Amino acid sequence: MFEREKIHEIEKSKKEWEEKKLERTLSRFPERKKEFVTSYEDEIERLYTPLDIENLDYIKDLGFPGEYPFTRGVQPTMYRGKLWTMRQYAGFGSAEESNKRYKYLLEQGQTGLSIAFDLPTQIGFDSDDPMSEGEVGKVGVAIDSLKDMEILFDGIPLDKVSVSMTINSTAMILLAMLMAIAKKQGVPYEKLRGTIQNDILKEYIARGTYIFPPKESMKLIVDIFDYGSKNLPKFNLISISGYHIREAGANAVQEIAFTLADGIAYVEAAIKAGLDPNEFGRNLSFFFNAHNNFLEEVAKFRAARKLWAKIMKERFGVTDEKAMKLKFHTQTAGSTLTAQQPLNNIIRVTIQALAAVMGGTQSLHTNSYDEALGLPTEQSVTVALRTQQIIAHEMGVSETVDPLAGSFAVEKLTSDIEEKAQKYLEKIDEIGGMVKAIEAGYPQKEILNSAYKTQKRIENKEQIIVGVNEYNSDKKEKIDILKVDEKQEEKQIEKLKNLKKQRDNAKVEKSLNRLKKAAINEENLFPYVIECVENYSTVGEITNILKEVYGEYRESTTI
Ligand SMILES: CC(C)(COP(=O)(O)OP(=O)(O)OC[C@H]1O[C@@H](n2cnc3c(N)ncnc32)[C@H](O)[C@@H]1OP(=O)(O)O)[C@@H](O)C(=O)NCCC(=O)NCCSC(=O)CCC(=O)O
Repeated sequence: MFEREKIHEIEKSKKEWEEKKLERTLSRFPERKKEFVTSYEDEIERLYTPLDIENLDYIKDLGFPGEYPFTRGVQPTMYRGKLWTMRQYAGFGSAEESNKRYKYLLEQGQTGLSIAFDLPTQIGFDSDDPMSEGEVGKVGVAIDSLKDMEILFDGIPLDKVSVSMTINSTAMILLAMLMAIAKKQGVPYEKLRGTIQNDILKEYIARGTYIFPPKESMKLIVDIFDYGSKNLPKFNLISISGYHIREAGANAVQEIAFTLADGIAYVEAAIKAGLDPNEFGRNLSFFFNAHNNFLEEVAKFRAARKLWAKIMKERFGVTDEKAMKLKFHTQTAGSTLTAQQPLNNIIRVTIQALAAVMGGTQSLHTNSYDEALGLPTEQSVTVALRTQQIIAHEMGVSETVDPLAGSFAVEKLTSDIEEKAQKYLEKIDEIGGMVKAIEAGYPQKEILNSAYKTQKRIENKEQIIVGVNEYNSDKKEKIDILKVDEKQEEKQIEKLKNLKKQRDNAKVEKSLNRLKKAAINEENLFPYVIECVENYSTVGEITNILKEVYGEYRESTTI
C-alpha cells in the first residue's frame, strides 16, 4: 500500500514519537491496564499506523465491492442500492399469535420474516408427544402440520416477503411446508425467497437440536442442496451459523474458523454426491454474531468474506462469482444482554448492530432489551426494530460502502483474524475435516477454553460488564414481561387431534410408507417429504419414519 521510502520515514517518525512523547507521557501517566487484548487474546496495539499494514495489497486483499475477494462487500453499491433486510427472529405460542406478531412487525417497517419454532418442532416431536410436555409454543411457534403453517402465513404474501426459518434437523419438512404455502398462494418455486438454517454441524458443536447421526444428517442436507438448487434458485438452502458457536463461548477467530470449516464440510459432502459447487454455491448463506468489540467485529465480517471467497475459488475451483460470495445474516449477541439494568441492553444492541452494518451484513436481527428476562414484548421488539431504522436512515453509515476500510486498525485486525482463522482451518484439515474434528471434540474443547478465559476475565474485573461487575445498583428497573398463554399447549393438542380426524389418513399412511422405502433405498427424500407434507402428515410422523431407518444420535463422551 505504501512506498518503501514512505514506510522508512514513518518508521523513523514513530520511533521519535515513542522516545520523545510517548515515554514521557507513560512515565507520568501510566495506562489504565497492563495489557489490552482482543477476544482471541492478542495484544491490542495502542496505535496502528501504515507500518501495520505495509504488506496489504489493495487489489489482491481488498479490491472493489462486488468483486473478488469481496472484502469490501458483496454488492457494488451495498446499502445505497438496498438496505440490509431487517429481520427480527420471532414466534411464540400458537400460529395465530405468531401470525399477529409478524403482521405487526411488517406494519412497523420490518422487511423480512424470521420464524422461531418451539423445541418440539425443532427436534421432530408433535405437540401431543409426552416428550413435548411443557415445551409447546415456549421458545417459538408450535408447528405440527401444514395446517398450522397455513395459519402462520395467513395474509403474508410469499412473493413479497422473504422468510427465514431457524430449523435444522427437521428443515426439509418445514421447507416443504413453506413450498406448499407458496403453491397455495400461486407463487412459483423459482420466485420463493428465504432461508432455512439447515446447519446440523453446529448443532452437534453448540446448539443441540440434532436427531439423526451425522452421516444421515449430512445426507438430508445434500438432498436439500440437490433438489433446492434446481427448483428454488432464489432460496438460501443453508445458513451456516457461527452465531451459536460464539454464544457458546468462542472468540471471534474461532467463530469464523469453525463456521467456515462447517461450510467446507457441506461443500465437500455435496461435491462427493456429484453436485456442482458453481450451482449450489449460490444458495449458501451464513449467519454471524455481532459481539461487543466494535472494531474487532467489523474486521471479523470482512475477514470472513475474504476467506470464503478464497476457499470457494482456490480450494473448490468455483468459477461463478455468485458462488464465491459470503452473504450473511447477523444477530446481536444474546449472551451480552444483562438481566440487570435491562435498558442498558438497548445501547449494547445499537453498537453491535452498527458493527454488523459497518461489516456489510445482508440481514440483521437486533435483540430486544428484555431478552435476558423473557420473550420480547411488542414494545421491546419495536425499539429493537427502530434501532435498525435509525442506523439505516439517520446515521449516514449506509451511504458509503465499507466505510471503515483503510483504517489502519481495522485493516490490521482483518488480516490478523484471517490469518488466525486460516491456521484453525489447517488444523481441522489435519484432523481430517470438521465432521471428524467434531467427533473428536476438538472445536468443543477450544470453545470451552475460550469461554473459561472470558469468565475468568469477568470475575477478575479485567473485563467490565456495566451493571453486573461494575456500576451495579440495588434499584430494580421495572419492565413488562411477555406472558405466553398457559392454555396454549392444550389448545395445540386439541388442534392436532382434530386434524388427524379430518385428513385423509389412508393417503398419509401411503405417503409415509413411500418415504420409508425411499430412505431405505437412499433416494433423494425431498420429493417424498413434499408429498407427506401436502397430505398433512405431521412433523412427528415424518421424523419417526426417518428415525426407523436412520436411528438416533446420542452424544458420546468424546464430544
Ligand atoms: C442471504 C441472507 C443473509 C439475506 O438475504 P436477503 O434476501 O434478506 O437479502 P439480500 O441478499 O441482500 O437481498 C435480496 C436480493 O437483493 C439483491 N441486492 C441486495 N442489495 C443489492 C444491491 N446493492 N444492488 C443490487 N442488488 C442487491 C440481492 O442480490 C438479492 O437478489 P438475488 O437473490 O436475485 O441475488 C439470507 O440468508 C437471510 O436472510 N438470512 C436470514 C437468516 C436468519 O434470519 N436467521 C435467524 C436465525 S435466529 C437464531 O438462530 C436464534 C438463536 C437460536 O434459536 O438459537
